[in-house]
This record gives sequence, C-alpha cells and structure tokens, in this order.
Amino acid sequence: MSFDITVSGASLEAVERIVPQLVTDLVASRIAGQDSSLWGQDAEAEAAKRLGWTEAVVVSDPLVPDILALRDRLRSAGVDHVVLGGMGGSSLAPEVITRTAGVELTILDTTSPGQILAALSDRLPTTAVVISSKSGSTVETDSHKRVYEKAFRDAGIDPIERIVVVTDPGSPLDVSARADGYRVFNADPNVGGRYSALTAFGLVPAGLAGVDIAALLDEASSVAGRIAVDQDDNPALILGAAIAGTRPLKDKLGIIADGTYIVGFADWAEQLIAESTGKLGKGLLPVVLEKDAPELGDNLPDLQIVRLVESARATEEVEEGEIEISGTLGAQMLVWETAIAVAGRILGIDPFDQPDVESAKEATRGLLNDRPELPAPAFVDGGIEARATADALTASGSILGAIDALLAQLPSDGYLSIQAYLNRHQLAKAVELRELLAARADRPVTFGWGPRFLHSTGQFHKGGPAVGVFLQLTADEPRDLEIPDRPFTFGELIRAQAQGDAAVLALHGRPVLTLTLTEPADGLRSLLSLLS
Ligand SMILES: O=P(O)(O)OC[C@H]1O[C@H](O)[C@H](O)[C@@H](O)[C@@H]1O
Repeated sequence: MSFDITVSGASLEAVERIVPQLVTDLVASRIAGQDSSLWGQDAEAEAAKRLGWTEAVVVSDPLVPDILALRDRLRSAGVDHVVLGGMGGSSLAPEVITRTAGVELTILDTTSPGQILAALSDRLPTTAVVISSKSGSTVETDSHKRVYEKAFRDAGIDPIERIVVVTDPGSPLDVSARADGYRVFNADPNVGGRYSALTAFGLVPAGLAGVDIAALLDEASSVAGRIAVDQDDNPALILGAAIAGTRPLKDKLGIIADGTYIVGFADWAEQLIAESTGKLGKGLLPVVLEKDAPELGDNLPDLQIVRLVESARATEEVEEGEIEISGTLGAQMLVWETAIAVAGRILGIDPFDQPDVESAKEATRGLLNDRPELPAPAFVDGGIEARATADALTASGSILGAIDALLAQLPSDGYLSIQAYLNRHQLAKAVELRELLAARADRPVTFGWGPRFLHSTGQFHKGGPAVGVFLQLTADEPRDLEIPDRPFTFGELIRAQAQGDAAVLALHGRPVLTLTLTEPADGLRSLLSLLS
C-alpha cells in the first residue's frame, strides 16, 4: 500500500469523462518532465520556475545525511527540544510529518505574544531553533528569529550554535544568515512554498526533531513512477479529475480523517488546495471535518467528501458519492501535489501563484506605519467588543444577534470562515466554535488560526468565489512582547494583521464581523456557551 483511491457518484463520472483526455494530452508525463506550458500562456513564466517538486525526492536525498549529522551534533551538545519558526509552506509540512511520527516539534507559526512567550520560556538552555523561510522576508519568521537570538544571548548562549536556517539561495535571509555565520540549508528555488514538503523545508525541521526522513522520501519515491505515466489508472490524474471535474462543480472539499494513521493531513493539504486553486473567482475550498460534522447531515450539493481511510478500507465499497483515499504520508504528499497541478489545468487557473496574499500583507504594513486609532466598537456585550464592516451586522447590539446577522448574509453556495487570531495553546477550545457554528449555519464552516491561515487559505478567501462570510476573533492579550529592533510589538503586529485582512475582505465586498475578547479565557467561555 503506497496509495489507493476509489471514487463514486459525481466524482466517478468526472473521472470517466476527464481522465481519458488527460491521458491523451500526456498531462502526467508532461508534469513529470516539467513542461511549463500545461496551464496556458499566462501561467507559463511562473510555472517555469515552480515545477522542481517533481524531482524533490531525488534532489533531497543527499540532504538526509547532513541533517542527521547535525541532529547528532545538537543532541550531543544537550539539545532535546526543537522549535520551528516559519509560516505556511515552511511550517505545515513539518507539522504533519512530526505529528504523524509522534515526534515533538514546537511550531511557531503565530504572532500571538502569549504563545511566543510560552515557547521562549520552555527549555531554552536545551533548545535548537529552525528558522525557515523560502523568500527570507516573511515578517513573522523574521520576528521569531529576532526574539530567539535575543533570548539565547540573554541566557549566555551563542545563537550561532542553536539557530539553523532554511531558505532559498540568495534570499535576504540567506545572505544575512551566512554573513552572521549560521548553519544554512538551501532548498531548490524552483519549488513554491506549498510544494516544498519533500525539500529541505519539510526535511530539516522534521529530521532534527527525530523523524525518519529517509523513510518519508522512500514512501514518496514508491509512487513516483505511477504518477508519471499517461494511463487511466494514474492516481494523481484520478484525484485531480475527481476533485476538480464534477458537474456542477462541488467546490467545497470536506476532508475527513477516518482511519488514516496520518495526523493532521488536512492542515497541510488546506494550503496546497486553497492557495493553488483559489483565484480569479474560482477554486476549491478545503473544509476540515470530523467524522460526525454537522455538514454531513445537510446533504449539501456543493460539498464533495474526501475520506482518508486506512489501507484495507480503500479497496472495499466506497460510501456513495465520496472519494476514499489511503496511503503513506510521503506518497500522499506527492500524489496530492500532482493532483492539484492537474486540478489547476482542469479549472483553468495557474496553480503556482498566489496573487491575493500580498494585499493583506500590504494592508498590515500600512496599518503598522500609519497607526490609525482602532475604531470604537459598535457595542460591547459581556466583555466582548463587536466591530463589523457593515452597520447592519451589529445593529442588534448583542453577540448572538451579530453572529446571526453575519450568517444571514450567507449565499446558498456560501461558507463561513472563522479566523482566530488567538493564543492557540491557551485558547485551544476555540476550535469547538466550528461545530457549533456549522450546526447553526447549515453551510460549510472552516476554522483557521490567525495569522497562520493568511499564508494558507487566505488566498482563497480573497481570490476564490466571493461567497464567504468571515468571523474574526481577536483578543486583548495580557502581556505583549517586543520584537528586537522593530518599531512594533507582536501584539501590535497581530492586531494589524487582523485589521488589515478585514479591510481587504471588505474591499472584496465580503462581510466581516470582528469579536474582540477583552478577557480572552472568559470571553471564549461565554462565546461557547452562548452558541451551545
Ligand atoms: O517561506 P516563506 O517565504 O516565508 O513564505 C511563507 C508563506 O508566505 C506566503 O504567505 C505565501 O503565500 C505562502 O505560500 C508561503 O508558504
């Protein structure tokens, strides 16, 4: 078992209709051969520098001994804890890889001051930090590096001994880290962030944390031959057609872990699917669902279920209308990457760009420069401040009324996105809002931690079909944290990120309700009880 897929219902019909054409067009072998003309003329220049992932397994192989040697050196220096600072493609793959292997890796893909302070005070004397950024210019990751450099120095530890950098050759981070004497791993610059799982970005943090990364590459390698051939049973062609070819298009992909040994696969797949396809008003929205999610009982015509099952089950009868997939983690990563490239061709979009991500970053920068006063809340109810992009949303003067007014804006093909700019560890229960609101909305509901999701599903929210409504949760965190040599703190940054994204969503005509928990723990408790 390296990878199995079974399709039924509308997705089976799509596979039967589309795969023969994909075979005739030699799509599989052309992807494997890095043919950049597959997505049309407008996409060709970008695709020409974004197809390196097709040979990632071979290119990455020589990295493995270097990573393992560094792991041994750090361990013999007493390191027993690895932290990763990185966003999007630079953290999501290491997350699923280490969670699946049951190996500890502390991931900082946040700007929550409380969450970062907690990491800084956790085993600092025996900690190594991986700073990962392809572009080498991501503000969150640069800030993680700055605070850890200071913390190590303050503790009398030379940061050069403890910080490892992963970046593309020639990036600003590559240049400065090499000049400072850090250990740097470079990755193939012809691979985009969300396609970088099997490159240094997935392998360095996971390998240093203790995962058997050679085995992961072997898993991917075992499926590489099958996905490169122009045949009807090529699993990447089947998956691409099944998710992107249904008629009418079922453009919400409900991904359910149901027996797979992989922990958190959908968190990784979310970025690959949403950021690759969500543009030009089109795209596939990944919705991470539990086995008993309210959406499953709603018989939603635009929801395609993808069930990740254990190996034996994939060969049994598939649940009507669903796609069932099994496979090892390495194999799944490579098949999904290829399938999304195939889906891009079917949908008529460039799967390798992310034209709308920059807009939220720009808005954030503008707010940090200009420092406008936060507008007064429309109302405060039980310690929760409410602000919205339209007065009608807050006219009721109550939290429940405002949430219902937001849900009333949902079109029949819409979705609700919950965006929690919160301390993920302290307020972990915020994820429970998803089930409660899905039961209330009768439409698909997604949940993302901010600012993490901005580098993942954020592209879809702005570039995909304009049918989303947005619930932002922010908090007045009790402690803030300076970012060394920066004119703003983490607290100011996370606030500007939420405000900046809301402003851009509003420019796209989308409704946004922002609830600020002035006492975070109490506020979340009362929100959960209000909705229960
Ligand atoms: O690895 P970095 O260059 O820091 O980028 C991290 C993330 O940043 C952006 O938001 C991109 O849209 C993502 O695709 C990328 O994974």
